[in-house]
Amino acid sequence: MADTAQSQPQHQPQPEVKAGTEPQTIVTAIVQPEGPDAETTEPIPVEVDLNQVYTFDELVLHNKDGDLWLAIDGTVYDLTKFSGEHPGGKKILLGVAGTDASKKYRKYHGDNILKRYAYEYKIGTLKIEVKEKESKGFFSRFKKKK
Ligand code: HEM
Repeated sequence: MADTAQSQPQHQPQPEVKAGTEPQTIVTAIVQPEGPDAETTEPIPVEVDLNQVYTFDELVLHNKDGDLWLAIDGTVYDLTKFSGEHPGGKKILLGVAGTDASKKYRKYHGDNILKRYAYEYKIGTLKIEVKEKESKGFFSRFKKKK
């Protein structure tokens, strides 16, 4: 008799995810290479641990040659290795090490630079810390000034 066991989809063992936990690594972007190889090269999936959130206090600690982080538009980059290869020089990066360098970054680059070069240096996101203003109460604005 012919073998009736058709090729059933095989169930591969799945990585175990415990209830209440999320996989830590998330694909956040697909980078399409540019330049002469653009048409022949496959897009590169970029995996970044978005669950890794750094506070500003943590960022500030990485402010020197050999330990150089900075944030651009809410993303934290570890540029320790890249600083020596940065076309704009290491010195200028050291000047903004450990800070939110978004404004200065935009002064010198377009968006495409981040897509092309920076994905491999992403290490997480910057925690947005909103400093609450001292609350004066809603009705205080209607009070007559004496
Ligand atoms: C993830 C962070 C950064 C990456 C990946 C990056 C990458 C680059 C690249 C690829 C260039 C060459 C640009 C070109 O050929 O058109 C460049 C130039 C430059 N970058 Fe950056 N950069 C970063 C951050 C910064 C920051 C924070 C500053 C300033 C505080 C800065 C200042 C400059 C300057 C002054 C130049 C030279 C611009 C020129 O020659 O006209 N960069 N950078």
